[in-house]
Amino acid sequence: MSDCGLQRQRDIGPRAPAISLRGVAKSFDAGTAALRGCDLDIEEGDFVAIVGASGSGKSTLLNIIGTLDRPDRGEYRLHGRRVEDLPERELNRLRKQTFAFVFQESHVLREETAARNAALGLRVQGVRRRERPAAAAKGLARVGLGHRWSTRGRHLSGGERQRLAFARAASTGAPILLADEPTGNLDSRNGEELIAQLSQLNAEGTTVVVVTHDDRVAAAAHRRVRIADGVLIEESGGGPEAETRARAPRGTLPERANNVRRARWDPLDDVSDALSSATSRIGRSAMVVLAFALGVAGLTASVGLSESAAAQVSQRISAAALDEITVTATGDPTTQHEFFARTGQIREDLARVEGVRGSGVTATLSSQEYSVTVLAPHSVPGQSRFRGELLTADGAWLGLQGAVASPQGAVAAFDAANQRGQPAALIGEGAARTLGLDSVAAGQQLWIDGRRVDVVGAIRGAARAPGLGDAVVVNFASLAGRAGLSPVLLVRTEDGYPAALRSAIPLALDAAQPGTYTVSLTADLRSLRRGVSADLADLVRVVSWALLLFSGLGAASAMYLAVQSRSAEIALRRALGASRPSIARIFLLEGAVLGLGGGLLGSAFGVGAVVVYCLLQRWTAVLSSELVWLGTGIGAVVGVAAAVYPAWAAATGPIAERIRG
Ligand SMILES: Nc1ncnc2c1ncn2[C@@H]1O[C@H](COP(=O)(O)OP(=O)(O)OP(=O)(O)O)[C@@H](O)[C@H]1O
Repeated sequence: MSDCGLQRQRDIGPRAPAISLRGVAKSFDAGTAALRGCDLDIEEGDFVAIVGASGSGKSTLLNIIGTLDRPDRGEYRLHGRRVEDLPERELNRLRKQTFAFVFQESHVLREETAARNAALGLRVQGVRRRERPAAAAKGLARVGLGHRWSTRGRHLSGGERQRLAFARAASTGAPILLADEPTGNLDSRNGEELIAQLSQLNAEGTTVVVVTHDDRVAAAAHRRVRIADGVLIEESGGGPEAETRARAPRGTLPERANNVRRARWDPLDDVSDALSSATSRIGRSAMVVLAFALGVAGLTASVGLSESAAAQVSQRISAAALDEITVTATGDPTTQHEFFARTGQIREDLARVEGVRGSGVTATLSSQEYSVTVLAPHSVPGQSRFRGELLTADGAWLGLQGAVASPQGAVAAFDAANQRGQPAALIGEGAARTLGLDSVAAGQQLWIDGRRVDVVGAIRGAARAPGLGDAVVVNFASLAGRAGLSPVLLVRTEDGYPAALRSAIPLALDAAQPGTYTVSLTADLRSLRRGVSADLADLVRVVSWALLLFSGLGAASAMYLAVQSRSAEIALRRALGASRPSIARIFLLEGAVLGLGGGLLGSAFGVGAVVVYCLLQRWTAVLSSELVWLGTGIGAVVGVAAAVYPAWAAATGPIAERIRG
């Protein structure tokens, strides 16, 4: 295809054309040659209409002129400067100060007011905040929207939005206005108004280049160039008369670009953009905040709960360490059995040892091995079995644990039954509920491995063994003849005696063979507890961090989708001259705002969960104020981290393609 060219005679004056294209060609991925080597000169103050069939390359040409796209070949000079050589920063400056755009779609920000929409270009230009309202008001008044100052974009009609888009472009004072099908979506009245505005702006000195199918727009222009198959043909208005018209005294580029005082980057604008974006898409923002909140709540709650639990265990162990010793019989089942059989004697022996306040015996039974039912197993086959804690003990052991039983004297009855060789049980109130017994009445029975056991009372609580409320405790007689029990003797001492009694107790029990018994001090458990709770805390932390990571990933994908849906808005900001970092900043800040919100909410949820759980467990909640700050800070950091990829994607996407949508 031969080159096309609409080259003005260069001998008519010393000044370079405002826009000059030579051999500009552009193809797209699929091999579509949109432009095949175009030459075009446009003088300052010109009003040029580019017409042509659909798909002939008009928008591509306009995008190249406006630096929204780059040509593959050829040369583009703007006021004599080669655009191809300009760095990204200079291109941003051109879009900000030299060009103004009106697209077929208005790309009005739906949740922003007309005033903020009209001032968008001024914001990007860095015009001081206090100077913007007057300039935006002028722009709105010019298109007859002065009275819609505070109306949100989404409440304006299609025609009003396009007028607003025109006001946004006109407010910047850019010397070149590029319009792509500006009347494409308008009815004839609105279309005519817009054409009048274009003519007016041109009369004030703005160079206007408009791509159009609309004959009325083409007629209003001073020059009309046709593009067919990527080739330009001058149709009308390109003669000497147009030259004179174009050279009429008008505001020159440097004059107009400097007519507004410029300010540097205003961080408050970024914050207000981030806040406005977060609050205008309230549903999406709520989901993102919730995702962050769940992660942070999980983290805060698990740290708080593991610390509270550790403190609770520490308290118990410290109390026990002061006055508790446990003794077990080493060796074969016979020795164990004898130990059980001799408990009366053992307790008498121990009572004589100085510092011993009392002792009692217990053994934990596996509720897997023992069948505990409310009704006789043969009478109701298949009835559900008790799966909670089952243990055997004497009344002395229950007393040492501070067990409170009802009715009064229940523990004595429990022991007395044992003396008589009669099976008896005490049921914790929680266990009674599990067994389906509303209250433990006299004459109630349980069946343990087919043996009937009388229930003599209920355990309402035990200060030193809270688990007893959920356990079933049977006397030794209930297990007569059973082998394989491992009894544990609990010795309560005067405060501070356990260590001193460590070697005395085995001797007191069997002077000939003290090695038969193993003595453990609860203090020994401390180091064990530390190890266990450190392992547990590590595990809890790993799980919580994983939760936080997943919630961050969830939020990141929500933000990425938001970038996709805001593609046109981002392109519009870029077309107005916003730099890539400034676009990225909006998303990073939005991520920080949402993460901060999620962090605060999550910390509150987490702390609430710890408080409620500790109240239910009657623990002391351990909550450091750092936990709240940590949760909030982590929320903000994860918010920013989650926004990094969406921010990058927003900042680097192609402008022209995004404007097309
Ligand atoms: N990003 C792109 N990727 C692939 N092809 C593209 C792209 N942009 C434009 N084209 C193709 O380039 C050709 C010219 O497109 P362009 O939009 O410039 O035409 P147009 O004259 O403005 O059309 P219309 O009047 O319908 O808007 C078309 O065939 C179009 O499909």
